[in-house]
Amino acid sequence: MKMEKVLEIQDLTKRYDNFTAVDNVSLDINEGDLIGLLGHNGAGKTTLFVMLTGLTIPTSGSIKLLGEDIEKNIMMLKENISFLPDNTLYYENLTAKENLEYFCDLADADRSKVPELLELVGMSKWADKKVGEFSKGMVQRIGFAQALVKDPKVIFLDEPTAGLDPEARVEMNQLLKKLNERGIAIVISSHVLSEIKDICSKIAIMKQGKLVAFDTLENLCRKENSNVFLLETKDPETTVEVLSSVDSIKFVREGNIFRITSEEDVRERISSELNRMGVIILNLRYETEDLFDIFKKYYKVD
Ligand SMILES: Nc1ncnc2c1ncn2[C@@H]1O[C@H](COP(=O)(O)OP(=O)(O)OP(=O)(O)O)[C@@H](O)[C@H]1O
Repeated sequence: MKMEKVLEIQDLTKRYDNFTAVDNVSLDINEGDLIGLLGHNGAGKTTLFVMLTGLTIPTSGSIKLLGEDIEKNIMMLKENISFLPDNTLYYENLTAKENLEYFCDLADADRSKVPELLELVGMSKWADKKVGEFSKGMVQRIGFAQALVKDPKVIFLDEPTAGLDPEARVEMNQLLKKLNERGIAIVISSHVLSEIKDICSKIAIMKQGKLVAFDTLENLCRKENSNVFLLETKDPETTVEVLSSVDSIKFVREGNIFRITSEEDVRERISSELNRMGVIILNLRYETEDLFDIFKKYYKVD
């Protein structure tokens, strides 16, 4: 399925006096993307988010939303993109429902969508409870509902799981996936690499304002110059037969895992051969390195 480009960001720069917080960043965000944005403190992640949500004007560069240059129409960003900062405050004396109704009014959205939003984030039961009584995880769910008030095309989330207990983190990540499955592009900044690895399909790394890496998790973590594929199937015996019949590959069996070496990407060929023989594939991917090691590579002392 072809994914539509939602945001096209070209050479985006933000300077504060002589300091460059975001330095010539270019990237595309497509419908359905779930992107993890990594970078040390001060790398420029939040500054990038606030530019892309129309909260601050870039010093230079361009942003296109759904193919349209937003330079003369910053409102278009505000209407279509949501930003959930890491410290959103709500009216503690108002209920969950009342807070969301207030945000609907601010966004000029219909209040009648509030019950559906509360349902979506699993907060219907607490609709009439005051936000001041909520745990951090519950407040974060309200944050999600708030981000959805205006039917956004993209949601930027600044460290959405910071300060949450492990259970609330898991729930939050499930919620992120659920929203993403509806086609909403999501970009999350986080310092928790294991979480990013579990939920994101693309990874962006920022360092000193620059975007130093942006790729799919698989490509980014693919071992440099590696042409090794790892295959696991439900029927290793038939797999040996199938692999022996495919030319231009070498393989070794290590228990139930096959390490296949080939000059080309042979995944499609191998999977169609295995399918033909009725062998169920459990996993077939490039041999990869850990995201933590990749991150360390970009952040090595220069
Ligand atoms: N309004 C501002 N005026 C001056 N400098 C700023 C301003 N906003 C951000 N900066 C600087 O820009 C740099 C990038 O900040 P930013 O908040 O974007 O980083 P970050 O990657 O989000 O960091 P963190 O992970 O700590 O949230 C920092 O050095 C920060 O001090």
